Amino acid sequence: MTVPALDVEGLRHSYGGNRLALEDVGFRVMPGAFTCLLGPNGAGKSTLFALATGLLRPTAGRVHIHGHDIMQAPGDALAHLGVVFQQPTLDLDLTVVQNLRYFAALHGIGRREADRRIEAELTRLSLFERRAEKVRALNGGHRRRVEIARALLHRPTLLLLDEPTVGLDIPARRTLIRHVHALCAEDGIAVLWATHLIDEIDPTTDHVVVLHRGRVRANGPVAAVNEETGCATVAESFDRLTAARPIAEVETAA
Ligand SMILES: Nc1ncnc2c1ncn2[C@@H]1O[C@H](COP(=O)(O)OP(=O)(O)OP(=O)(O)O)[C@@H](O)[C@H]1O
Repeated sequence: MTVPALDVEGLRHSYGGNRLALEDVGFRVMPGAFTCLLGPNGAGKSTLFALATGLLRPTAGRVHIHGHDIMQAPGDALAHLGVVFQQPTLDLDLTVVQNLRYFAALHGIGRREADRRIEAELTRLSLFERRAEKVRALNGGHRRRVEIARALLHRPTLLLLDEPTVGLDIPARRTLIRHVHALCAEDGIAVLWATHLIDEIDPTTDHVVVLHRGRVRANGPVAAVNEETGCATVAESFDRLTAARPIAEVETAA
């Protein structure tokens, strides 16, 4: 049986107020799947990422990364996880290669092996010729690609990206999305891509998890979700699933 790259079960999180930030959230991301975590502001996407990376401890529920529980076996789980956070975290005054070597060293990857992997990842992301430039000299799209290359150096099976296209223009967004889809298709990497931008979804290949007010409202390939909602497009499904009215009311009205 194939082990899911990410397996989230019964996840619940409270920051201490009346409302739960996440309530009984469950879904899987299988190897090679590009899954969009879709949700409006405040849906719980960042909370889910913080729980999946072990930054927060859930009130209830479990997260397994490649079969390893993030709370019980964080070292094994994190070894399979690559993360690109919403806020850029590169050192602008180091070169591209210096940033990547630094990260590789943190993961205990030897210098020669690190340089081999850096060359491979930068080539794959069409950035090898920029390797000796300071990150400050790169535009936003290229910086994001460096962050993706960095997140792949320890060869994770799951890549989490939290709204990675924020601040990028349309061509840079398209290039980034194309590169990340290629990772899924070529290497079988599983991707969870958090966004609130519907046009980032490829309806022919992608899976979606629609999160709204801390709950999963839909989960599956785009066509299956559209069939479930009775909508023609993922944009309509999303509007329907995240409508201001309670979901039961929307269903009755349909
Ligand atoms: N540190 C915190 N303390 C208290 N409440 C929080 C905290 N962080 C988030 N929340 C609340 O938890 C809920 C989920 O927030 P979260 O940031 O996870 O959503 P999001 O989908 O990432 O939103 P955005 O797209 O705006 O980043 C919201 O109601 C938010 O106000």
